[in-house]
Amino acid sequence: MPRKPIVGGNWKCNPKTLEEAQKLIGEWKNQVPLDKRKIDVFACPMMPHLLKVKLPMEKLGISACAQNCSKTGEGAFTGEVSAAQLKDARVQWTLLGHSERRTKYGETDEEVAEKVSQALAAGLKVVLAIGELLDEREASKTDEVNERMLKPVVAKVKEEDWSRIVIAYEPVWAIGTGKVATPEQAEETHAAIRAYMAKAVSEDVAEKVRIQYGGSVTVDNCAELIKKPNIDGFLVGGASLKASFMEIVQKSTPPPVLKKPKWSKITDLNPTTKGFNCMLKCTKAAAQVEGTEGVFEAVCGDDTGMCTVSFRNKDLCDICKEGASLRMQNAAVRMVKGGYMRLVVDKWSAFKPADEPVDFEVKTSNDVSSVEYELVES
Ligand SMILES: O=C(CO)COP(=O)(O)O
Repeated sequence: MPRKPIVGGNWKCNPKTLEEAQKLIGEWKNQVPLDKRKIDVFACPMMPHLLKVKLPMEKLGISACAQNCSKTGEGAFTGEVSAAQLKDARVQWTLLGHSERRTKYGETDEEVAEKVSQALAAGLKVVLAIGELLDEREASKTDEVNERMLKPVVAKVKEEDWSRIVIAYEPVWAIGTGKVATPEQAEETHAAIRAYMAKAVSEDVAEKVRIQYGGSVTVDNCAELIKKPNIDGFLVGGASLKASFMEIVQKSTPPPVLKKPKWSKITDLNPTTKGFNCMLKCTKAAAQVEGTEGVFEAVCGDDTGMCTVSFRNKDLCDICKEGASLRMQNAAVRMVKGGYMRLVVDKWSAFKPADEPVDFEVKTSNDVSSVEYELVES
């Protein structure tokens, strides 16, 4: 099973006003809607904004994510927000272990692991950020640092709870610097993280855990990065404060899988046929049905039989001329008065000239539209 991509926007301590935060969500709303079946998206506004923009964000299919939570529960802990309080505020996700928390506020690997444990116990989902400093990369210690950060988390988390954790690999030298890791550098490190997870937890968790890349991700570099097999999405900082964040989401969404149409024959038609695809030749040109306001009918067939085709789109009369080769997709049978079949072309169907003339003679002796169907109680 391929992993579902996940893209998050970490707004950090931005923007300055609630109005700006709301405006940004409004700008996202004007972009192409995201397809929740194919991609998970979250955003992390700072706490007072989070609770205000949560609902408008959720309406767009974007989950609310906190930027941090406490390693302790409720009580005399001034300045802290507990995991259970986040959950109670209907926040589903929290980011933990961001490098700015580790380097600027002195969070240790063990404290981050304790926070992960608290968050999971409260029923939250976690984005766990890890990543090396520039001098650690230069000393070839990238994998060692990532393992060091993961180890205390692995020790605290039950195997089944890894389904609620996303790992965000964010090399510190790439954060806010405009110096993005190359797709090869990121892929190599993601693969190493996965290999460590296989060894330290299980093959199954390693295969399923999603690993985001973060650090100077933009609209321009995300498409190349997402092509790599071990990169499952992004944690975006600066570029998530722009309307174009939604373009990053779009570019990270898997393209639609185009199914080959199944081609059928006129003899396959029955009163319940839907999604009918067929190559046809027109034997009687389209004309308006007398007594109707804009219903047109033509007769078309193949080498197995013919059927009356019905549509409301007048433009189709131009292609539906006697002898024309036609390609019909996603048509459906509708029964008309008296129990006769019509092949209906509507807004969900395609009815176009065939790329090449069809090479059959229409079997005019089998007019399936002249067969009377009776409603039989079963
Ligand atoms: O820290 C980051 C996301 O958590 C990355 O920030 P930038 O995308 O601004 O480099």
